[in-house]
Order: sequence, then structure tokens, then C-alpha cells
Amino acid sequence: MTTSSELLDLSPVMPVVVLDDAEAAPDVARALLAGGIRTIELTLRTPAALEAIEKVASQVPDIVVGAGTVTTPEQAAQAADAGAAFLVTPGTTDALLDAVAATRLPFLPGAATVSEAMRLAERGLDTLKFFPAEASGGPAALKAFAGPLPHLKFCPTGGVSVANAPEYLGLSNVGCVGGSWLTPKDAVAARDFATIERLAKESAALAS
Ligand SMILES: O=C(O)C(=O)C[C@H](O)[C@H](O)COP(=O)(O)O
Repeated sequence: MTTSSELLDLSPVMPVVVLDDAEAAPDVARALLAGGIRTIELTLRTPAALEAIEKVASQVPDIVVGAGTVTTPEQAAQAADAGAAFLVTPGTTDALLDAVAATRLPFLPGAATVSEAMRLAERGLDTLKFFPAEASGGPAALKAFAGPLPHLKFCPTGGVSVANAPEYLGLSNVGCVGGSWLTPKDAVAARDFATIERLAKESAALAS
């Protein structure tokens, strides 16, 4: 996997995962893989996240592990050092863009408006995260983006579920959707990997 656009082609759903315990990370990744999902975005929302990325990168080589919720230049560098294969940000600033570019990793920068998307396109970025998707107009908004900006591809995230994912996945400018529903907090806490695998299987079967 070398480009952001190839990243979107790996699975119809990018699981957005929050882990409090890095020890659980490899088993969560294996459950997703067993369900047919080939990417995992581990969010830098918890102190365990960097160690979780390290563990998945070294112990589960068949899944492509990235870092999500990258909001500072320091986090971009730390995630790359931990072994992240791609980076995802909820929004973008110039400092963050420079730091991410320095890692040379595939990157999904967050954008919620046409102007934000155009600004990123000016920087050579054509594969973006649409966040927060549902709150920013949902599929109707993204469909409208495709008129003036047909060359941009999106991974809508934020309020996406197995129920509304097909509506996004049917759009010409959507490569995959992102969501936290594959790894519910209680299932992760209970080490209920069977539930995670079942949700992954259901998500992997969505047509992209
Ligand atoms: O953490 C980040 O970097 C974000 O941008 C937010 C996450 O992508 C969403 O919180 C996932 O949304 P849900 O699937 O609705 O839970």
C-alpha cells in the first residue's frame, strides 16, 4: 500500500478504534482481519494508542495499521515512529500538513467544507476524510462536492453506521467509510472478539 487512494480500496469500512489497553490491540486487529477488514485506524485519543500501533504493526503484519486523531505535528512524528502506515486527521492546519508531509506516509486529512477540500487539493492532496460526515450534510453534501470537485475522493466518518454506510458507498467520490461501530467500547473491554469479528464481517460485505 503506497498511496492514500489505494488505502481507501482495501476495505469498504475503515474501523476507527479507541483502545485504553494496548495489550488488546493485536487481538482486536486479528478479529477485524478474521472478519475480512484489512485496515485499522487506532486513534491517538488514549495514552495507550502509540503502544497499540507498535504492537499491531509488529504482531499483525497482514492488517494495515494507521493513526487517527492526529491533531499536532508532534503526534504525526510519534505515530510514524511507532510504525503507523498511514495518518488520519479530523481537520487540518498548515503546521500539521507540514509535519505529516515530512513523514511521507499516506494521509487522509479531514475536511468538512468545499473550501477546506479545495485548499487541500492545492497542496496535492486528493484523498480526504469528510468529517464530521453526518453533521456536515451527510451523503447529500458529498454528492454535491462531486459536481465541482470530481477528482477528489473521500472517506466520510462521524455518524456513519452499518445502516447509512450504503448511501455513502454508492457515491462516485466515496472510496470507503470510517466508523467506530465495529469495535464497541463494551465489546473491547470484555475482550469479546467474536462480536468484533461479526461486526467486521457485516461491514466487509458492504459493497464499495
Ligand atoms: O478521532 C478522530 O480523528 C475523528 O475525527 C473522529 C472519529 O473519526 C469519529 O469520532 C468516529 O465517528 P463515529 O463512528 O461516529 O464514532
